[in-house]
Amino acid sequence: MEGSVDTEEPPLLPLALSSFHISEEFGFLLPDPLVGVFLFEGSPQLAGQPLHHRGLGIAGSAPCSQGFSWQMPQLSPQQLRGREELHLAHLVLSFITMGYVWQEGEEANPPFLWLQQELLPPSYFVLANWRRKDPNGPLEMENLDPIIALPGGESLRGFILVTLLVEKAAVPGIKLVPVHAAAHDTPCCSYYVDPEVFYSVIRIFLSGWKDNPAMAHGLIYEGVSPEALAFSGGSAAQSTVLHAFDELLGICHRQDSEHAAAFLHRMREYMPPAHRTFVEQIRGAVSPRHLMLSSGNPRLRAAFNRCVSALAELRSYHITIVTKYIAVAAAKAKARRAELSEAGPAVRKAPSALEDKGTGGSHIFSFLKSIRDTTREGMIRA
Ligand code: HEM
Repeated sequence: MEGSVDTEEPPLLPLALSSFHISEEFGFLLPDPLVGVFLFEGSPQLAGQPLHHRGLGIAGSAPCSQGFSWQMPQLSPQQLRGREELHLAHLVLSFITMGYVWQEGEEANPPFLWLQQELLPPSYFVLANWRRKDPNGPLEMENLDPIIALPGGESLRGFILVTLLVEKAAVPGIKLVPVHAAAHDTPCCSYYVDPEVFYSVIRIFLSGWKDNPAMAHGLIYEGVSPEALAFSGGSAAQSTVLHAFDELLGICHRQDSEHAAAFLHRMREYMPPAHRTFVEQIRGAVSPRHLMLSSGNPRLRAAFNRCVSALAELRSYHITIVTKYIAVAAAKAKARRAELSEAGPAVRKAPSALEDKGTGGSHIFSFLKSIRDTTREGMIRA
């Protein structure tokens, strides 16, 4: 894909992956993310300690408000060298922010946060949050760990790593090589993520402060803006992979009552900028759909339709996962709440503001079904 194509026709997507910070081997994942760096040299309390002692476990153990984040200095990206350090800094600050905001559950509403003066690049929750236990071992579940975690224990680990392995499995697709063999080996959330832990813990920490009734006014970032800012939470809708596949296959999502197309488009703002540019360039390139339509070749059409159908199936499968992890889990949580409230008012209220919404803030099922259906409509009839 990276080499030039010797032909009279305009080449199909002559995009050099490396110029979009995409790896031939790891796709959109950051190959070999940094695990530790002295980000906090300006702070006597934090400097000189391994990174994970400087706040990375904050939300898992003691509330941030009793420790680390109150001592946070203003950090400057000028101290950082290169993309890897910037990604790691962003990862650490994002986790600190999420931990700090949601540590008391969705009823917490902190008035302010200390953050660096500039807004940092988009979330690397998965892309830059992995390391091999054995540096020479394979990129497999057993040999991987997230660099940073929030509450959720093994389920959070499973959620991050399954998403990571899906990203990795999609690499042949980005290079326009058949993707099936890899996809079959990809682990599934059901084995690694407990629905109750996902629903009542992980989901809350991944939530943002846009379209979230628990923080309807957003968050004031001191030193950045006097106005409250609203950002969506972490969602795989921000993963570049499916956006790239949609553009490759010429799938146009509808601007329906759920504003599905607009929501997905907005999620692109949270991609690393080079990856977002990649998706935009695919859109502007000669698409396989266009080539297929102009060729009129039935075998090409069948191959194209198999790709579209596989993408629609993947989206249907994802809906069944979301049903299990949100709809069914929500019903169970509601029943439990009813039982507990009979036990008395002292019982802590389980999180409920995002019951029918995803962490990205979408109205889940109508949104997911809309994009699954438009994907199906992308099939080309004879
Ligand atoms: C416990 C497992 C999961 C749950 C509960 C879940 C939930 C959701 C929800 C609620 C949305 C709607 C957008 C939002 O508001 O956030 C969404 C979108 C999305 N999710 Fe997941 N998800 C899970 C796992 C995954 C995994 C492993 C992937 C693979 C990388 C993935 C890929 C996507 C994509 C690409 C979208 C955007 C919609 C699309 O293009 O089809 N999800 N997910």
